[in-house]
Amino acid sequence: MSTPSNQRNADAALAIGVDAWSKAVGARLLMVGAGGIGCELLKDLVMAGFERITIIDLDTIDVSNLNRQFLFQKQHVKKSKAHIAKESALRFNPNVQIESLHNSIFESKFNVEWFRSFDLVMNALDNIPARKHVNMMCRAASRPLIESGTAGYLGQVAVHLKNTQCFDCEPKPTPKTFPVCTIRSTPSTPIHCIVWSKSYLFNLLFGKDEDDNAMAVTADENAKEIEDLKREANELAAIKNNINSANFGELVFTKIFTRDIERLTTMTQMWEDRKPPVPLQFKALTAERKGLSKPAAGVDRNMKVWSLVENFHVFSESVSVLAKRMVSAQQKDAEFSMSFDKDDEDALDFVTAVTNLRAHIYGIETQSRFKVKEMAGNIIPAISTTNAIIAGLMVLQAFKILDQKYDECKNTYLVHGGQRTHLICGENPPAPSRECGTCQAGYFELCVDVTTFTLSDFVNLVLTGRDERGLAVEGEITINEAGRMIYDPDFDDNGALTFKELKIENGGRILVLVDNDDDESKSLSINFFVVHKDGMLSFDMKGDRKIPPRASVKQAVPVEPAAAEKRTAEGDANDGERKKLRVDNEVIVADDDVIVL
Ligand SMILES: Nc1ncnc2c1ncn2[C@@H]1O[C@H](COP(=O)(O)OP(=O)(O)OP(=O)(O)O)[C@@H](O)[C@H]1O
Ligand SMILES: [Zn+2]
Repeated sequence: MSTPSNQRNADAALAIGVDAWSKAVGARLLMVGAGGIGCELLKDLVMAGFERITIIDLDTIDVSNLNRQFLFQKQHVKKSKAHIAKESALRFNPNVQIESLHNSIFESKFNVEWFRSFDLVMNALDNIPARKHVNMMCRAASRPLIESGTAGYLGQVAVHLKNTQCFDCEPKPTPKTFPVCTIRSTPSTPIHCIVWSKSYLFNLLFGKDEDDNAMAVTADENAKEIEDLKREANELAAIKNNINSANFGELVFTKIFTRDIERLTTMTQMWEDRKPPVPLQFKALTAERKGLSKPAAGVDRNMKVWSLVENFHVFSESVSVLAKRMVSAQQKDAEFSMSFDKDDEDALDFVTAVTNLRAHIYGIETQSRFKVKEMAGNIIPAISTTNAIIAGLMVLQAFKILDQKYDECKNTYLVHGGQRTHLICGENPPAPSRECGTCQAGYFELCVDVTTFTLSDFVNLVLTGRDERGLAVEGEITINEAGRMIYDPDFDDNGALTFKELKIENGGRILVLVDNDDDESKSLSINFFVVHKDGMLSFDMKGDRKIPPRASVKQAVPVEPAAAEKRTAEGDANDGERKKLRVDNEVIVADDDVIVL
């Protein structure tokens, strides 16, 4: 039994209830991400008296983090977030054992066994792939997860328990895309010009060759438009061959801002109801540019909306800097390519200038570099108060989970705006989706000697259940590992290869999809986490997520109806609001244009 070590812990114990508090604080916690929410969360955890915390973050501190990540200060810039967060949090409460890991949570050493060494996992992440990964590992290790996200004034905390929805149960909003013809020929808002410069032009000039069309093509797109787009892309690819030459910028400019626009204006029917674009002239702008210096660095350079000639100037400079960077990097690595990064100053200069030159051509309002960064980076201003509230709500849920008061756990939403009935509303976590490929799947550990165990051995194990507990699935199986398909009924070329030869190592995850046309209930997905045990060939089922022989996973993971059906009056009342509010912390809002790229 823990006892409060200082007044703050004692206050927390009183607020939570001394019994519940002392049961919870000795638990081993894993906190993933030490950014905006993570810093608040760690501070709250140590102040509440939690004694054993592991934090992991792959990043270093950036000056832009300092306005809201209060565990970090100026002197910490460029240092590890995880290590500094630990150092700062220990000053609040030196009695806590904090382990800090400067790593990505994707690393294979953070395997199922490692996840299982924690009692509770708390996500404070900013991207969906990492959230999905932690969710899956928590399912495999049978550990509860508290998920969080904020976007401006909105925020949410979700509790993912054994019998409640997991992160993957609810489909995520699909990114909004724009029709190709709007982006390519008839932009009408600044965001159309930004998408064109960052997702199309930047990729074509500096990205990977196969990335040449990052814009989604919708089914109703006119085939001729697509043909034209391809032709124009090929012409740009040819210009790219001149990346080494002094007039590279001029070649690009003349093609995209003069010739292509001139060609477009000849399509008269396109401009019957719209103002036609007006091409720009390289020579005229070059003459005007003489004697002009680059817009001064600092706030003004970011906030000021540049004139046409200033945009031309920044375009010319940034295109030549990016071209030089490409050429020198490709001398070392022929495959080198860039992708747009809002924090790359040259890339942002380029995208701002191209956006504005294009906007000018189409009579669209031009934007400051700051605004372009916000829109191109899908940035929603982060609000420290929102992060603080969400972190606090996470800690309250942590106490309930660790006190095993599962029925009292709530998914909580921070609501904003005039129509809200409450600032915070909660609901019981919904039941899992029966269709979910993550929580409805089976999870096994496969202890093998990867140097001798072959893919055929594995197929036999899955199909015939060599172990007495037997797996013996019925149906056709497809085997995937790390995004590649390594076996299906028509492809067994890898059969004789050992796991090592297939580069499947300790911590690797193999996904087996069983397809049974005759009996849908026998179609299932099973995850195998490889645990290398020298000289050992055994098949080990761990955790409580077992698939009984010849049964489907759905039967094996019964859902407690109580969790699904119970709703508080408050939860019901706010259900509509909840759906609108689901945020994933990497989506965006920019004026009227809601964009997710
Ligand atoms: N795979 C991962 N493994 C470990 N930490 C991760 C991983 N992916 C993201 N993170 C961390 O999650 C944290 C999320 O914090 P936050 O949303 O405040 O983002 P940020 O990068 O600090 O700020 P911003 O994106 O606004 O500049 C970041 O510190 C980030 O490094
Ligand atoms: Zn699920």
